[in-house]
Amino acid sequence: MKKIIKNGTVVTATDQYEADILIENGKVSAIAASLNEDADEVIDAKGAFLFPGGIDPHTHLDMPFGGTMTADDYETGTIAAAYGGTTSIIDFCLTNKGEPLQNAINVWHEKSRDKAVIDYGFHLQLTEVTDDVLNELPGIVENGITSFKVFMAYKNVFQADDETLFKALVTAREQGALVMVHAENGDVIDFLVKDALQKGNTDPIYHALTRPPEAEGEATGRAAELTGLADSQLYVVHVTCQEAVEKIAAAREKGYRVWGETCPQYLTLDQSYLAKPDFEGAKYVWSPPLREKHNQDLLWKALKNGQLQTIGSDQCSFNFNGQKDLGKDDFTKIPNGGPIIEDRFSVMFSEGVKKGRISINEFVDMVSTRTAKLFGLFPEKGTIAVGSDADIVIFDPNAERTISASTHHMNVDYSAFEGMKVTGEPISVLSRGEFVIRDKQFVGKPGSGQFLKRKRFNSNLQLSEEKATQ
Ligand SMILES: NC(=O)NCCC(=O)O
Ligand SMILES: [Zn+2]
Ligand SMILES: [Zn+2]
Repeated sequence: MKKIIKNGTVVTATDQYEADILIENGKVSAIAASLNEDADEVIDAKGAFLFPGGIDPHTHLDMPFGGTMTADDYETGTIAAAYGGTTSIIDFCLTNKGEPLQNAINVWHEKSRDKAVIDYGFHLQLTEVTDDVLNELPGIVENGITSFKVFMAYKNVFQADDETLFKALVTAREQGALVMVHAENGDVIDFLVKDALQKGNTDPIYHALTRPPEAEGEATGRAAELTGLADSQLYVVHVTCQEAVEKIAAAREKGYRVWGETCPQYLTLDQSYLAKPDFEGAKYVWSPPLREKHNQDLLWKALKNGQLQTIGSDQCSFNFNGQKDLGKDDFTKIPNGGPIIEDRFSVMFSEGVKKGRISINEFVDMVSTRTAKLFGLFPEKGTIAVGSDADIVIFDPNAERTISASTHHMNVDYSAFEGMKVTGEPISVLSRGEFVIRDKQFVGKPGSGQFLKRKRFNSNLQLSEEKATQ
């Protein structure tokens, strides 16, 4: 089956040019100014950008959290992702202390196998690094799970201690994996939370006030120093504030292999949202929390100057009615997280490229290419090149629309970006050469997404900003 996409403008992390793309057997097989050979289908993309499919490095689908389950599973979550221009996700596989890691991985394969409509990989959560864990990890890395996640917060739930983090870093260096951290000081937060509750401070805003930016900065700096000590590699998820960016920048200055991700919500929403009346602030409860507005500018600049590298959605959706309201009388019971998977790509294009904060090539780098490089997917994913997977977004850069829960495809009863006007919209989305979204309609098939057996971490695969500073 041959397809040709004609007359579009191909945009990668480094180039922008008009070309036709030939797709054969799910791969890009030729790119040329004009392709006139026979094809089963010719798609006219005049006026559209052709982007490599978005890669979302940070999702939680079908995940138990805060006494409930995320509202989106692998079917609804990946359909929404595809509508939004994302063709690969890497989801967090939660593990249980004392149980074989493989059991948890099997559970995640069960959740995803017959449901995903785009390709997906797993990061593996580590809460302990025992001899059993050490024995199991080489086989797991060999099977394509090449990143480990350590939570430095959520005391008595997910939180791991520094010994575990350090052992994870050492093992990651030996095995060729990348350690990811949720960097907040969970012990300090636990103290502040207990103090707030004791004083009767139960509203959603206290979620933000008990998780100060200093607690994120401290944990980020600690993780970065341990990375240097272990001569390992670290990826800090959902960076929100100056205190954390400074620690990442300082570590990188010292030559440590440390990278940082932020999310669209931290670039566009702020702490005041948690103070909305009638408990509406609960919709905006993330950990780390939304920060004071001045951090937004700082995060955009950190993306622009290469102190932060990637954009994750941190998709972790809970309905306002029936889930977020578990915390009506106690903010600690509000399930943490929000629905972002569908809007990550468009919000970054609209708020970033259209508003002149980042270039169109930097946009591609942040939403796709760098993630592919860091997480062992490049060059099959993360670019449009001969030989790469035909994961392609046909994108109208001038379409205008307003984000709303009434039109989104996530299985959740609110949108964190309700009422936000965005410019630019995916029209059609192909995953390995097959349409998943065609003319804004879902035409994919649950179960068509493939598990991504990722390559080991490769520190020689430099990211664009690192080349630029050589
Ligand atoms: N971020 C958040 O609030 N929920 C998802 C879990 C996590 O990433 O910490
Ligand atoms: Zn987290
Ligand atoms: Zn997360």
